[in-house]
Amino acid sequence: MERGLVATHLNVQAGECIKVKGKILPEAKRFAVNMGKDSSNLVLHFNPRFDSHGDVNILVCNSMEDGMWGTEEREPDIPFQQGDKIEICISFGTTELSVKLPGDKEITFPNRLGLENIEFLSVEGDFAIKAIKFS
Ligand SMILES: C=CCO[C@@H]1O[C@H](CO)[C@@H](O[C@@H]2O[C@H](CO)[C@H](O)[C@H](OCc3cn(-c4n[nH]c(N)n4)nn3)[C@H]2O)[C@H](O)[C@H]1NC(C)=O
Repeated sequence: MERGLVATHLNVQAGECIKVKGKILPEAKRFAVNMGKDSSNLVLHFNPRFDSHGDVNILVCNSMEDGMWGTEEREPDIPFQQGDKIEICISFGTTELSVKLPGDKEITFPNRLGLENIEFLSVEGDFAIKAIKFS
């Protein structure tokens, strides 16, 4: 069963955060948190892969502009695993986004689209959402 959430008409401004809390399914292959202007213009595609697209335990981040993927940034050390309950906190900025991960790990990703705010959020794949908080 496809799981997920889509939120539109948001207005997340620079300096504000999006917290995503939930459980990674025990047999998870992948999940993704996407945010941006709409589903074709993503300032961040945050995509942990446990066994997907030939990747094992790799975090893939990317952007999408007018439906075209950008250049992936890959992080080998995912600080969580299948079956974990996690919370990630994405801080939005006009030049970059920072993602606080479990274990005090943090990654950053450039705001390649130059967006001034976030209107769109989606969470999809092998992840059971518990809560979404905007602060
Ligand atoms: C080596 C030559 C080809 O490169 C590969 O090209 C693939 C296609 O673009 C890359 O996979 C895409 O990577 C994107 C980020 O750069 C996205 O993760 C894209 O998946 C989008 C997606 C998947 N799903 C989804 N799958 N399953 C479910 N439930 N939902 N929903 N949206 C993936 O299909 C894949 O990451 C990329 N691999 C490398 C090593 O670069």
